[in-house]
Amino acid sequence: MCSNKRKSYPPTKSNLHLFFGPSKVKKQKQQHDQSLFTYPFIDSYPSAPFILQTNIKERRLINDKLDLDLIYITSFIPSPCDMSLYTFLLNTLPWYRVEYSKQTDRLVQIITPRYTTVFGIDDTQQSKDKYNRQPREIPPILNELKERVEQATDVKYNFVLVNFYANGQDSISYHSDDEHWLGDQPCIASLSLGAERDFYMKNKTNDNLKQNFVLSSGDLIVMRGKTQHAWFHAVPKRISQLSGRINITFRRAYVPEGTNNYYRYNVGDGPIYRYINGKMIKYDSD
Ligand SMILES: O=C(O)CCC(=O)C(=O)O
Ligand SMILES: [Fe+2]
Repeated sequence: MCSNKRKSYPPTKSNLHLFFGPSKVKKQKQQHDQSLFTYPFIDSYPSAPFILQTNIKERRLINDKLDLDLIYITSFIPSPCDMSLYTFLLNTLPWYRVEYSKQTDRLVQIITPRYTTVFGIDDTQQSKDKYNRQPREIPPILNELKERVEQATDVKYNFVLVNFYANGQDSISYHSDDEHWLGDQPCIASLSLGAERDFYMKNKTNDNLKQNFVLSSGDLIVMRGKTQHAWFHAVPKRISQLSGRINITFRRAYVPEGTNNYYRYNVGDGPIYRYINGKMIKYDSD
């Protein structure tokens, strides 16, 4: 069971100092230095007001299609712990809505259709000034979760990438996570919390080869082996879905380029958002 331990939760604008430390919040406001403001170094995360529960009773291997290699663990985070974790992460993490331009046959402006945030550092552990953007330590609850996922999957991770789909309008289009900094056969463990969403997979060379899931809160899906090289995955828009969903992927990056890329596309250089009193607000907007 998840037991409540703290009273000062969730954070409101007036109690944010309890979560991020008085000096940090004040410093950001006083300095108004844009780079610090949009990219705060939060070094005091609150402790979670519940005990993290995990279970691997329902573990299914899915490897009956060409180059597909999945582990599907339903209710890895059992109820009601799944929703305690969802609420805690939503209320305490810094979020971003990253914009960037992409050169195809013309320059296209992309607004990422979901909120994102990322923690972790590649194996090379360079000094922080060697990175384009300084990597951030994994918050304690995500670190605890990472350790549980490592035990369940027998793989070590060093990045925790978090997506927040505010409702069914938010999405991620077909892609594969097969960048070279993830190694030859990346193992990516992906945890769902909150609203149910479709998770579509299709083979890269044969569009008719598909594997679709409806991911529920607490489910863990692990993509490994040749999956990233041979398959795309997506969470399509579902306009009828009005509630939010958090997805957490655990990955291992081997070179600094991974760190730079993750921070560029999941933190970016726009404003920070925080979820306060049930609303996502631009934290610099007052
Ligand atoms: O939200 C999900 O289930 C998938 C997220 C994903 O594919 C990614 O972040 O690369
Ligand atoms: Fe992905």
